[in-house]
Formats: sequence, structure tokens, C-alpha cells
Amino acid sequence: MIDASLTLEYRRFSLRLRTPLETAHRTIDSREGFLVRVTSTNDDEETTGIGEATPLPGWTESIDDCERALERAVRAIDAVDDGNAVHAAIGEVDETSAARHGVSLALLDLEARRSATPLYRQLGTDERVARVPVNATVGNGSPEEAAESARAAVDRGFGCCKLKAGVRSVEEDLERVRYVREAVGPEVELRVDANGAWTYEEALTAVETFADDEVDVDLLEQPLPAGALEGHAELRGRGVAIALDEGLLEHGVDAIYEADAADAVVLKPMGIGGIDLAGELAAWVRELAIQPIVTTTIDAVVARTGAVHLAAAIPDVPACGLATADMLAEDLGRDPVPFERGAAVVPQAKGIGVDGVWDGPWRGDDGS
Ligand SMILES: O=C(O)CCC(=O)c1ccccc1C(=O)O
Ligand SMILES: [Mg+2]
Repeated sequence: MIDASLTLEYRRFSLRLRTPLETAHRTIDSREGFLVRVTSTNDDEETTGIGEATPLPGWTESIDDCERALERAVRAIDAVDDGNAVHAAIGEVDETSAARHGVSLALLDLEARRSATPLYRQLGTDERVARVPVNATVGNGSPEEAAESARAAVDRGFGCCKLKAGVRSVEEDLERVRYVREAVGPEVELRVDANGAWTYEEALTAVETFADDEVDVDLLEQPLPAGALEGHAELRGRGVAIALDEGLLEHGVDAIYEADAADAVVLKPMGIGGIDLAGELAAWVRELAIQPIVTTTIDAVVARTGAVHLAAAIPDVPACGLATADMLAEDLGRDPVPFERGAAVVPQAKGIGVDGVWDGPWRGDDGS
């Protein structure tokens, strides 16, 4: 376990998106967050672990609340001089999911590095996992833009595309999906994420269209607002799987299961409070025959790679929303995760497998 001399530090960063991601709630055009580092000294041997806290209001606390929580965790670790330091630090970030994500990931990375194990194995998988299936993410552009972007993704090897929806009218969204199906052909799996934008009537029309063989959408994510459980339950069983994202954070697994409201749930480690907690949720929903899908919140390289490890630790994981690196115009360091034929290649180095990010330089790809 972790020893007495543990220190925690954090550093703020800000990264621009290449193109803003419009969602029905808001437009994401940059990502501000904190890199988190834990250092443990044991018989003069120093080991570090790295984590990332990148809040996204709507899914997590605000950036200010995140920073305050991290500051409390730093002070708690300094004040405790025995084996309870980890417990004390986690206690300070328990109510702030992004801060907890950052601290817990740094601690997990530290432990995995010390046992010379890739992080996903530290999460409880015995087997070597080489790759995890992923979806491409297609933004809320026009029908032509959506078709173009989906086609480009398929040309790069993606076998599953998730289209964002809910910014335009439902009629236009259905048109976009038809365009995309035509552009990618019948083999590609399509998903649609409306981010809670639709009324029940609109969602029902969408489901009926998506169930049509010509359109063939596999999965519809959060068609109705987060509060609606009964409505989502009513939309199930009509030929399109229903996934809850915002609804999971609002209601939790038990209420979703009792209401029979989802075929799948979206696990965003940043919103859940860490890949450890997200992994527990994944195991639990699998017991209930609900599929866990892991996605990022458009995070920087540390959190994104942590999410890849989480997905690798889930048996038979369906395609996950992990291919979001290209949405950023700049990043904190070298990305250790290549994508090949619609899958993320899982890092096999010890820990998360992200090196050299703490000291920067944190540069944009345009040299800024
Ligand atoms: O799942 C994906 O393909 C990418 C992640 C994504 O869509 C997303 C990213 C940031 C905030 C919210 C969401 C979402 O799933 O609603
Ligand atoms: Mg979603």
C-alpha cells in the first residue's frame, strides 16, 4: 500500500478545441482543468502517479469548486502522516467528481507503476487486452457535413459512428441520420445522442424512423431530459436500444433498473468520480443486463487514456466514445493510444502509460 511520505500537487491547464462541439445543452469550445501528481518516497525511491481533473459543468462540478476540492486534498495529505493519507485526500474530493477523478487516477497510476502493471490490469482484469472497440463522434453539423464526417471516419476504419443531435429540429436530425446512412452504407453501426433535447412525441417519431431497416440506428442516447425515466422506459423495445447518460448521473443505477429505463448506460469517468467508481458501476450494471459504454468528456490525454484502461477492464465492452483526441487543437503531451480499424490500442506499459506531461511544454499543434 501507499506509505507515509505522499505529496499531492496540481497544475492548471487550458486547451482549445479544434472545432467547438455543439450539444443540446451548450457548446464546448475549450477544456480547462488540472493535472494532478502524487509523489511517494520510499527508502529514497521516488515514484509518481499522474491524474487529470477536467470539469464539465452539467456532468461535474465547476472549475472553481474543483480547484477548492483539490486544494483541500493537498492540505489533507500534508496533515496526515500515516497510512491514512490516501483516505484523507479522497475524503476531501468525494463530492466533486472531476477532482475525485484526478486524485484517484493519480493514486491508481502510482500503484500500477509500482507493481509494474498496466493500469487496466490493476482494475481487476487478469488477461491481456490488446484493444477496445470505439465509435467515431460526429458533431451537430448540417446533413452534408454529418455525412462527410461519418464517411471520413469510416474511411479511417471506424465501424461505429455516434451522431450528436438535438441542436436542430427533429425533422432535420432525422434527415441528417438518413444522409449519414446513405453515405456510410448498411454495414456501419449508427448511434444517435440527443442530449435530452426531445419531447416524448419527438423521441417516438425518431425511434420509429431509426428502427426502419433503411435507416437502422442501433442505439439512441438520452433522447429525453435527464429527469425522464418513465418516458425512456416507454421508448424501449421498439427496435432501437435506449442508453442513458445524463440520466445515470441524475438517478443512479437502482432507479434506472427499477424503472426498466435503459438498455445501456454511458459511463463518463469524469462525471462519476473516477475510473475506480466507474469500474464498479460497470460490473454492477452488467449484472443487471444493462450494457456499460465508456466515454470521455473531451478530456486531455491523461483522462482519455485512463478511460481507455477502464474500457479494457470491462469484459465484452461495446464500442466506446474514446476517440475524442482529434477534437482538441492542443494537448498536454504525446498520446500513447493509436486507433486501428475502429479500435483503441490499449497501452501495455506500466501505469496509465502517459509520460512527460507534468513539465510540459503544453503546446498547440499550430505551434502556439
Ligand atoms: O461518446 C462520444 O462519442 C464522445 C463523448 C460525448 O459525446 C460527450 C462529450 C462531452 C460531453 C457530453 C458528451 C455526451 O455523450 O453527451
Ligand atoms: Mg451523451
